[in-house]
Amino acid sequence: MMNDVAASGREKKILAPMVRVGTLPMRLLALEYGADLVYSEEIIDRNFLDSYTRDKYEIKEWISNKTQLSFFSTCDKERDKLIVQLGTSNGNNAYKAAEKVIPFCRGIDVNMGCPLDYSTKGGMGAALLKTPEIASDIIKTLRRNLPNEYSVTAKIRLFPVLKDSIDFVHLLANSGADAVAIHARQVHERAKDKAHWDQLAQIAQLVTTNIPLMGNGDIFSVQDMLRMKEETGISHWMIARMAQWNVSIFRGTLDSMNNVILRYVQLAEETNTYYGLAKYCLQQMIKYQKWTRTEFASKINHAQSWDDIKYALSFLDA
Ligand SMILES: Cc1cc2nc3c(=O)[nH]c(=O)nc-3n(C[C@H](O)[C@H](O)[C@H](O)COP(=O)(O)O)c2cc1C
Repeated sequence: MMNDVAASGREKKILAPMVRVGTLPMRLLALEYGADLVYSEEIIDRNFLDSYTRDKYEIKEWISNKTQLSFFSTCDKERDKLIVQLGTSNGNNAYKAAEKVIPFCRGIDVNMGCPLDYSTKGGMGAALLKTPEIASDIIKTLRRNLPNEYSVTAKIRLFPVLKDSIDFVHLLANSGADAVAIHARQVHERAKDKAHWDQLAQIAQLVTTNIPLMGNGDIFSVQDMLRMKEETGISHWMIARMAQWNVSIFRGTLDSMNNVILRYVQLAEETNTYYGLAKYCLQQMIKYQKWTRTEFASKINHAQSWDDIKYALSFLDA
């Protein structure tokens, strides 16, 4: 069966994986604003391996045996649109982790682009770009063992040499990946460095596989999505920072920040989200709006509980 991610015909707006940001309330809000797919933040495979699940009203939570804290949660509303991103360096562990979550999502993605030490030191994230045989084995193991209707994808970064990026996409496709997301930066590049859409265009033109490519990096508006399509031919748009700042980007015209914030807080509370995570996301929105000197910002910065966050909302218009 052709799965969601692999259905290449239509344009797709996709919430990128984002640690601390891409948790359940943000994913639900992205879907409300029109996202076609939502990625979870990266979850390290061993977290799933050493966990149990707990149902709380409509929410299913994965709890760490070690800390007794919830590290991932989901609900029925997003089941058909949710891609769970794994941090992994081993096919068997990736599969065992995937097995724990697969009935509750649409597919599994493997993070092959995270440049941070904690990821690469364990052979995960961007380290996989340097160990193609392991990257290939992870995708093959997942594809071989997961039912066909679940997608298996990977998110990569650019190699310094174009041909290496193309070879890596071919490797992933030949290993069974249903789609590949390309963050159009090299491993050493940071958000302030411009994304290389010219490389995306060349990859899209030169790959001989017909799996869909998702373009990621520097999409901040609908105009950017259209421009990416025009310049690269890619019409599966994966959006990170702009969604973090104002998730109504998925609607096209931006909604007012007040509406976004009020609905985000409502969803975060309804989904038993830890107040500290909601506070972090609200702080990102505040910074983007340049509201750092407002009473609302001050109340959010000092919030120590859900009650404090809700009290802060009364200062939103101030
Ligand atoms: C707060 C934050 C957390 C991120 N966490 C992840 C992650 O868990 N997994 C991943 O593959 N990329 C992660 N990224 C990278 C983004 O998915 C994306 O590749 C990058 O931000 C470029 O897209 P943008 O220009 O739309 O921001 C993160 C980015 C941000 C801003």
